[in-house]
Amino acid sequence: MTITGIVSSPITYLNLRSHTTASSFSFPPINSLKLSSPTLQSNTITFTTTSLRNPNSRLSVSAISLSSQENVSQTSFLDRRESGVLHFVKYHGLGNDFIMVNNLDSMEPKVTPEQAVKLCDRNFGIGADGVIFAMPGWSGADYTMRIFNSDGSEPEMCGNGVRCFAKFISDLNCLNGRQSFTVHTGAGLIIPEMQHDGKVKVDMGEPVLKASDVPTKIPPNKDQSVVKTKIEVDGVNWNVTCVSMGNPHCVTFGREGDQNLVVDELNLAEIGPKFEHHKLFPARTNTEFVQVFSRSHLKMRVWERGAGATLACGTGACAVVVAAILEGRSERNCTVDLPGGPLEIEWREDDNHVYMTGPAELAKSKAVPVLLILAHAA
Ligand SMILES: N[C@H](CCC[C@H](N)C(=O)O)C(=O)O
Repeated sequence: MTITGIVSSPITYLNLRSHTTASSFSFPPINSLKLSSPTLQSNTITFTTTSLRNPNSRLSVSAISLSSQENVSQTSFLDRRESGVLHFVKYHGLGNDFIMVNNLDSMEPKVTPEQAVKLCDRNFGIGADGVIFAMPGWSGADYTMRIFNSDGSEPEMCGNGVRCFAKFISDLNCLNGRQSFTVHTGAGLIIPEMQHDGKVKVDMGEPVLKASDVPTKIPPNKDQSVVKTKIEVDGVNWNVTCVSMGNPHCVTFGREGDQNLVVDELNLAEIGPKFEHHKLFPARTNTEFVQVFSRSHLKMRVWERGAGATLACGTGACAVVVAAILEGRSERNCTVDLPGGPLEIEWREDDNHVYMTGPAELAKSKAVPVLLILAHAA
């Protein structure tokens, strides 16, 4: 089957989408779609593939220029001469979505932070909350996970992301018959375990409560933690508890005097950045706004560092349950409702580890896995 597309040149990045007139739709798995290297003749690009036999299938090609060929640096991933393609797929955990890069052949990310910003752009790129790299294991771990936020910053850890990472590794048939494996991250060793119901349970390690390690400059209590402490944000006093899950979190159950915060009434776009960039958080912060339904059922919204308002935040949900327990508001096992859906969180007393259980799925937002061919122009 030959696929041709009229594209504007110079092109450096193509978005191949599959459409079909058939009602039921199945797209071959990414790695089974054997595409020839693209050829570019004037402004027509041609691929051939033998993988698509469905006569109703057709592939459309659209070009999104990340940068003109002239100014692409000689070392950039756009210039890789091996097969001329770099494959991405998108996964999400409760709508917190990530471009997953199979980086298992190198400890060097194949996408720079600047390129991650463009790829994450929901208007001109693929659209995602971040880019996650599956890399070879380091210091005895099975794998290494690195992540760039959609603003290009690199956080230490990502809870929804590590569940997507686990699903991605499983889909790459790299589990080798195991249900769990170890992942080296900026937050230390993280252990995801595939569940029989398709969900992923993750040992997220121990929460960090020491103010200087969160980090926060909020004056700590005698035990060096920040629990239900008043801070002023843009002229309003909020009571906050600060927790690190490898990345910093500022958790609030409301303003001074609030009985029970109604999180759906908050204007996150207005208040979120004021917490994120507050001088009391030297590494910026993720901020979780929490409503208590019961001692085992919480609801949260989140303004993420480097990504803004997202549909879910796994490390944030873990930090919320830790903060709720420290403030005497909940039990150790909680359901946390996020805009994208619920997560089950447990802060276990015997090992002091936090466990998170939730889904991880191949993004259906494109109806098919978005296969991004990074073709170098002729
Ligand atoms: N934006 C976060 C990283 C992603 C965390 C979130 N998506 C999660 O699921 O934990 C930060 O800069 O710390």
